[in-house]
Amino acid sequence: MLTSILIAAVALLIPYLYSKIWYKRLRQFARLPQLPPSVILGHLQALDEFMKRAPQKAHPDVAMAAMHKALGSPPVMLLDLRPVSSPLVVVGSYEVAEQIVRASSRFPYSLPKSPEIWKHLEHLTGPHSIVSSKGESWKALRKRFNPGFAPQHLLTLLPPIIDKAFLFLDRLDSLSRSGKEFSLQDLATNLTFDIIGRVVLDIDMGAQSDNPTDFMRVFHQLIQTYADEGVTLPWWCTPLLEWRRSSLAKRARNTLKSIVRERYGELSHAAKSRSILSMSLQGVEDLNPKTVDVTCDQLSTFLFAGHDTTSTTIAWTFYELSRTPRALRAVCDELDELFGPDPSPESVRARLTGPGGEELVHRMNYTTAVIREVLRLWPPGGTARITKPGDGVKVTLPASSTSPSGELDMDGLVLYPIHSIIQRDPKVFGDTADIFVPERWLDQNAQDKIPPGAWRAFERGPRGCIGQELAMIETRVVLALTIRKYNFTKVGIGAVSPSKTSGQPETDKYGQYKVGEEMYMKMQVTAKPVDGMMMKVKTAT
Ligand code: HEM
Repeated sequence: MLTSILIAAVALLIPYLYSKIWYKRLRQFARLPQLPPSVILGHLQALDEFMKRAPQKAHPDVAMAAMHKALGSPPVMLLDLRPVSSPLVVVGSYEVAEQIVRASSRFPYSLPKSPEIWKHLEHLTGPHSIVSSKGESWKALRKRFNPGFAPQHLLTLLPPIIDKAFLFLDRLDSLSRSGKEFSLQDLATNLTFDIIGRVVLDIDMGAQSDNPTDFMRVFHQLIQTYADEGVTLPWWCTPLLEWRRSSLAKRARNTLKSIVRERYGELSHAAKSRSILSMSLQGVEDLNPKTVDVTCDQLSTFLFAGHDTTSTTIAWTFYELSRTPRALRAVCDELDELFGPDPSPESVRARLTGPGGEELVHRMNYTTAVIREVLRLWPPGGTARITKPGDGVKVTLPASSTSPSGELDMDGLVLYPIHSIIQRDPKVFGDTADIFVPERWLDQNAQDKIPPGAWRAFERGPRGCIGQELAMIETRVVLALTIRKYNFTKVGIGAVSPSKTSGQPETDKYGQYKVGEEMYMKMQVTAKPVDGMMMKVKTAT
């Protein structure tokens, strides 16, 4: 009897479940452009196939960009990756991205961030971090930290930035003497870590020395646990990794807590300091465990966000300049004009820290165009926003060849603008959308044709990057001190491939050296050069 009931129940349950899954896969978001989904796997299998076709270890954005292209590059594309992650909308149009991140009456600080990404990074940033917080708590944090990023204050950071860059130069000198191959990404990471340690905690991290601080060592190990992740999997798929992360995070947190407690007394007297630590503790009467925790969340967030993407930008900038002789010459000419013909770092330091030095940082127009172009082609970060069923969020689609214009309901979805699609859109950037052309940011006519929202490396709207100007200053200063003194040569992937007849590098029609295999990005928390940007360096003669 019981067996018959069970059989009947299963017989009823199977079609019921199938009809549920069928609805979710094929009907629920049928309004959104998408590749044909499978009833059982949604787009998981298709994503897997595109990832297999992408170069080894490529960032998932590379596969998603290929899927988006295969669908005819619509403004939005659904990826149903349930149960691995929430249904995701890839946003490939700057017009739609702008609607997602702007303030509205319903969402005065723009749509909330998707918790999936930040939950995954919670060991690094903590649960109350400025990057993941919402509403009024976010507003209060942003207001607290804004003064630390005011343009005048940032310029007072020039001397410590230069000091740390000199340690970077020491490393380059020794690598130039040895002729060894090295990871420029690693070198730049240590440099930007040293700088951010000064900005956040007002301490020397020793990241570029042979004897880094304990905190630096542990935090570095923690970041490394995200190193070769490829795709973001839920914690229950990788329990051992999760355990290692949580024990490293605890160790890093304990060191940070003791720094906070140690410095609390001193900082209450040093009211003028604008380090992130000092600003976090301003007005704090009672340093209770909750305040310490929230403070540590901000410190680790700034330590992470403040070094990671800037180091990537520095690495790609040296790479693009090493293969674009025209742009390298133009940067050097600009530096000669602004800093004088003596390319030695000591001379550049004297100019930067002398009268009018701060102003020079803002006159590096070509160099700034180079960095903007690097961030266009190789955006290291992005955003993902979430909507709940019933939020009533709609976006207006621009007309496109593959989908009609008009309003689309976006409720119950994660919205993910992919910068490497938007910023390489041929409709905006023309035939050279995939090519490094810094001049596009200098020619007023060309610039007038680029809508502001089509370049969004720091994201836009109220939740745009608080550290963008600091990142630009750091990269400009590092370039001013180094680029005339050294010649960088890429090795391995992305290396210049010399002509078979002359043995010399050959330039293509865009003035770039031809390379054997094009570089690409991998995922290592953010998007990084796939091979750590392996280089050789020689002191320029
Ligand atoms: C080239 C370097 C950088 C790039 C490309 C970059 C990019 C971004 C992007 C795309 C966001 C939005 C993230 C999201 O919506 O989830 C963001 C937010 C943020 N960035 Fe940056 N960033 C850079 C450098 C920095 C630096 C130097 C700092 C700190 C010193 C910093 C601190 C932050 C913080 C705290 C947020 C969260 C802002 C908020 O939600 O109010 N970033 N960044």
